Amino acid sequence: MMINADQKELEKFSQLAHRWWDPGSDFKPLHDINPLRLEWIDRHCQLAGKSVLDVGCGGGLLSEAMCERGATVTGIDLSEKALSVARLHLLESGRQVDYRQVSAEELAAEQGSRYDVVTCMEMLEHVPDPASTVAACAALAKPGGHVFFSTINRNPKAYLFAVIGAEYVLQMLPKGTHDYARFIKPSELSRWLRNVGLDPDELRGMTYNPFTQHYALGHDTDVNYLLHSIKNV
Ligand SMILES: C[S@@+](CC[C@H](N)C(=O)[O-])C[C@H]1O[C@@H](n2cnc3c(N)ncnc32)[C@H](O)[C@@H]1O
Repeated sequence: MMINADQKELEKFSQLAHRWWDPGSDFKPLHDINPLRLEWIDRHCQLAGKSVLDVGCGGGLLSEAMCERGATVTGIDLSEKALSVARLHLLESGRQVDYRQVSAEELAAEQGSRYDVVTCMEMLEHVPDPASTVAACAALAKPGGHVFFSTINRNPKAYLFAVIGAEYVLQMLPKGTHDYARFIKPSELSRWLRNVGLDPDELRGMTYNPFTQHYALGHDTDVNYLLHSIKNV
């Protein structure tokens, strides 16, 4: 199977991985949004007791938070370094997450539909064929299961905020973190979802206020957004 991954993207994350759990590092935005997205996910699917797959889990910020809510979590990523950091952090936190280095497509071929919940956050904008990742996430969810995505919209405002603002002006992210051509419109993502039997349910925007340095969920989906969907029965 051809692996749907961009080695340069994986290398970028591997080089930074040792600082994944440092809230003052390049991963600060992920630390800051973690409580917001966790609440939103939990509200939709009640994590306690659920089997969850976290696709593109990185160092495990969301995987561990979902475990803390009582879910049985498997985290997958293709960055060996990110997974090593994720595994090491379990020693510190005492939580349990099963981390594996495998692509969503390979896991779907191996396991089929066995998860109550699949999360794929801030990952689609880093892969060459995001529709293929979406299809694999759909295949991995049980019928009636919940599938969550978050990514970045594609329009001039998103370019201004997510690339120029975050990488160059505020320097919240290293330059080159995001490639505008890989940003995804909510309409495109919704179409990919429907094509593989996922029903888009709730679309939420995530905004950052540089003055208060706070993130919030709301109606403005122009830059960052999250999409909840349910797999057809
Ligand atoms: C911005 S990080 C997001 C991490 C995590 N999902 C979160 O939101 O906290 C993107 C992650 O996607 C991973 N990634 C990129 N391409 C991938 C692929 N083809 N398969 C699996 N993971 C991938 C990277 O290694 C990195 O850990």
